[in-house]
Amino acid sequence: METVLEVRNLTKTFPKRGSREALEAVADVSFRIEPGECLAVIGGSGSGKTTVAKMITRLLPADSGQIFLMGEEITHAKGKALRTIYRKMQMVFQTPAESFDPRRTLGESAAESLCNQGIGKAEAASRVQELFLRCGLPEEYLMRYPHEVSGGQCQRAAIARAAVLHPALLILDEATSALDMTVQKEILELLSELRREEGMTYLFISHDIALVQQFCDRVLVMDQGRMIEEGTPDEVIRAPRQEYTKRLIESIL
Ligand SMILES: Nc1ncnc2c1ncn2[C@@H]1O[C@H](COP(=O)(O)OP(=O)(O)OP(=O)(O)O)[C@@H](O)[C@H]1O
Repeated sequence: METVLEVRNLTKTFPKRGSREALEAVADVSFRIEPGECLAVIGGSGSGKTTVAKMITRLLPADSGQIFLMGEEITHAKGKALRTIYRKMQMVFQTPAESFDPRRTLGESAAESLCNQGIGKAEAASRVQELFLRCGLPEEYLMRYPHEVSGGQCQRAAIARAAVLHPALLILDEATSALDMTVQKEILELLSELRREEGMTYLFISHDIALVQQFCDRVLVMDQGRMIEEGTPDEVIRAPRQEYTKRLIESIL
């Protein structure tokens, strides 16, 4: 089966305020994600995890390097090509309320992405309703506005909105970090179910190594924009090869 995502030598620098030097937020990062896999990216605050995700989803242009989704290069994709890409790749952020339009109901927002893909209104509505139900949101939630639901319910709606497109890849950037432990557990169960049933592939960005150990097959560790370690969560937790990883794990566990 085809590799879902391949990232080659990705680099991003930002200008540093009040300095002539540039900040190397992501430096020469390469990795692959195979079908059905859940790959975690962990690292301390500011290590470059979100910048990697933003380059993959084309929210930020890469300075150099290449990104391939299902074998197709998407590094410089724009406009119409991007719309096709978002059918195959979706992202869920830490604060879902901000990613929903406050003037539209959750159901309308979720159906919009389907309608943008050329699916008729009635079919879009019925697919959204089914996905909401599977994500633990009964029909009445379709009519609610983002401010009328809890953080956990909003995150379920964000996952439903992403999953309704049947993307090959779902990027989760600290998607459960803002939720309390019980809700976090429920959301992870939902994601595991979608993985089993839909064969979904995940890029899971987190600073929570215990969560990564439960949920992911492989983990990459980032420090100062570089990938410094890779392995199964057990390998990395039990025998970190880099001093930084060791400290990171000690500080989290
Ligand atoms: N738009 C930007 N302009 C300037 N610097 C930025 C910008 N976005 C990110 N950075 C810097 O790039 C570095 C990497 O940031 P990034 O958000 O990718 O880290 P992260 O690992 O996701 O951190 P966190 O876990 O705190 O979210 C940081 O030093 C950050 O301050």
